[in-house]
Amino acid sequence: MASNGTENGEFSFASNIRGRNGLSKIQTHKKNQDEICHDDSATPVKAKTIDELHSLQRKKSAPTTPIKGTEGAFAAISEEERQQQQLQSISASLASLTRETGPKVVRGDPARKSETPKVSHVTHHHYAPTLSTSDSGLKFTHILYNLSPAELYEQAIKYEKGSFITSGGALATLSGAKTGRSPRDKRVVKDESTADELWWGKGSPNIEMDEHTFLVNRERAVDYLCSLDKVFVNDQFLNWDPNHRIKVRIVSARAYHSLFMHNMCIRPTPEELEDFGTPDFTIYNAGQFPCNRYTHYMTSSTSIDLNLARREMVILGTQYAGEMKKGLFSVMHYLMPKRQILSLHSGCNVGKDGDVALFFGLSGTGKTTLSTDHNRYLIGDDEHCWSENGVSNIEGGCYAKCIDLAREKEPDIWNAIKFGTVIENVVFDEHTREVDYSDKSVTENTRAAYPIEYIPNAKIPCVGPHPKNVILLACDAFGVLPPVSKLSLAQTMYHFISGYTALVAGTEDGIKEPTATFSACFGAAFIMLHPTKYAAMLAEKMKQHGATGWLVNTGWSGGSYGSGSRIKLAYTRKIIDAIHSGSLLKANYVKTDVFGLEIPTEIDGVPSEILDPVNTWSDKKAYKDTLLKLGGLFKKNFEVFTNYKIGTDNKLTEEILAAGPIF
Ligand SMILES: Nc1ncnc2c1ncn2[C@@H]1O[C@H](COP(=O)(O)OP(=O)(O)OP(=O)(O)O)[C@@H](O)[C@H]1O
Ligand SMILES: O=C([O-])CC(=O)C(=O)O
Ligand SMILES: [Ca+2]
Ligand SMILES: [Mn+2]
Repeated sequence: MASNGTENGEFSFASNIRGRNGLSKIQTHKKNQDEICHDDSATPVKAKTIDELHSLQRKKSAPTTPIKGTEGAFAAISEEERQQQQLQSISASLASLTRETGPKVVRGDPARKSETPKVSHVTHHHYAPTLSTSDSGLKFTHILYNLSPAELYEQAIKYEKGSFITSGGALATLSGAKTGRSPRDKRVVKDESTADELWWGKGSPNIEMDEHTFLVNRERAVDYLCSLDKVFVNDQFLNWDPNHRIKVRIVSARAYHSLFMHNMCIRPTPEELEDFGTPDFTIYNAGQFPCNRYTHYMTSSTSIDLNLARREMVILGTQYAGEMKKGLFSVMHYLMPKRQILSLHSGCNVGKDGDVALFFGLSGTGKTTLSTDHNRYLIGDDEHCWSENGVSNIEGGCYAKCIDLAREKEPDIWNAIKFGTVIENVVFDEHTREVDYSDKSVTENTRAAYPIEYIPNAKIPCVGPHPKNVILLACDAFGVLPPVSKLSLAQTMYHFISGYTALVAGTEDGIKEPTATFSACFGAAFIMLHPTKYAAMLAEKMKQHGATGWLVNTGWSGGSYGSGSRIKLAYTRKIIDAIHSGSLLKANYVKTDVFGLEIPTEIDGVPSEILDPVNTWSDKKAYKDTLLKLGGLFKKNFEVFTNYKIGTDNKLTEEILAAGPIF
């Protein structure tokens, strides 16, 4: 049966039989170029072993600054020296304050043994008295430094349960037991200077802790992180205004946290990273590890601790990534006003003619949805600064709510959910990995974090001129606020200080039903100074630059939550369009009862009958009762502010007090 080979001579059994079992030798060399099948065994592979082959696959990243010789006084340091300096800086960050030396850190993934270890640790002399050590002091902690999204994907998928690639290429992950922030577990160190500077007491988000307790928690976090085989370190920036940029370092245990911050903070260029040096602020995220409940000031196993003097934040007992984002935002709310810069919980975009709009609002009111506008350039969706030069985004990414996300309604956000994007707590099909955005099984607060350049019309660098319109968003679950009203400056201040919304379930832990909420400056959870400080700055800036204030209800119409329905996003977009274009400023207005709001009688593309909410309620008495009820809630909330002066102008204070509901 032995063949004599194929017709075209592809291979043939040679006549001289070799080998004891008598098998014919297969001839493998090519005879001529016209053969149909090509034998590839002769193609040279530049590797002698599988390991070598695999090592060929990965090309070493080229150093950004070419390593020059040693000529001249300013000769560049070698790549090796630079990496050594980075490691020393990281070891210093991770040093316990009670031990003599910082942890031994080494660059790279412990799973890749072949990498040459560059070891580093720091020695402390100032904290010398107690010489204690632990086993973690004897081992190496591997540092995964500013990994790329692709590398972080691999880390997440290999080592973090609940991490998956979705059909669109995003990294789906779980934030664990906490799927929203825990504002009641936030602590701020009260020392001599912060005691006077910060807002403390009723209504304030700043719950005090002392320096010692902070150090106990810091030690706990650092010990936890150093006990691990590896930690992630992100060195990044905040604030696109180059004069007020802050360097931040985030040390975390999860690839999820590292990728989240990679997306949310400003990503340094390789050159900027080379000169990074010492960070201005450091986060120790030991979120998988609880705080010690026997520690003073701890009321749960979660603690998010801010120490402004040490420029450090410690996270214990929550893996919700938003804590890092918003923790840093709090820091900016402290640092920026010190420099006469107003920090804002707002979205921001700019039109083709350079007209900037700010979108204030509490969580879920539409900052991200409405600032992401296909007809305008996105400056940012959540955190901004307003300085004498104009506006700048604090962040390098966006954090969109994904519940019920629909491609038709929010195409830019939909398309931004792709490779590199982190999506938290969503549910997807086990096989197709198709995400079901309507599924609330894990939480209502499902989220997507993506770099801002994933939005096609992002304005990079994320800065713009002074705002022309200041839009206050309220998601009114009572359904009595008009879809839009034009505000006087005093009214803008009144509503800014009130910070009303019906908090939509989810973002803050424990809130399941919409409830009327007042949160000063539309972000009381993040402000550090008294609200009147920010309000005075906003009034001053709006006056100086002639900005118009607007109140937009993105919530209910035709009845309260339960009987009415949420105002269609398409209508809200038309309203916002009319504000941007300037046409709404020229409309005819009528004044409402109780709140004294100016409402337009007509807007292009919006049914006129919805503009005055009374028209949408079938039960007029219920409408009036609800309106008065909400008015009462506003009045009651504002009582605490009646004793405060806003700015240097007493006249403004009086005007603001008079700008609330009257009945
Ligand atoms: N009329 C409307 N206007 C704006 N948003 C609406 C409207 N109707 C429904 N929505 C939905 O409300 C949500 C608004 O959430 P968005 O992400 O914009 O909140 P946010 O203000 O950015 O909050 P956070 O500060 O928590 O990020 C989106 O899910 C959006 O689809
Ligand atoms: O912090 C979060 O989880 C989301 C957010 O932007 C907010 O609540 O304002
Ligand atoms: Ca948002
Ligand atoms: Mn926000």
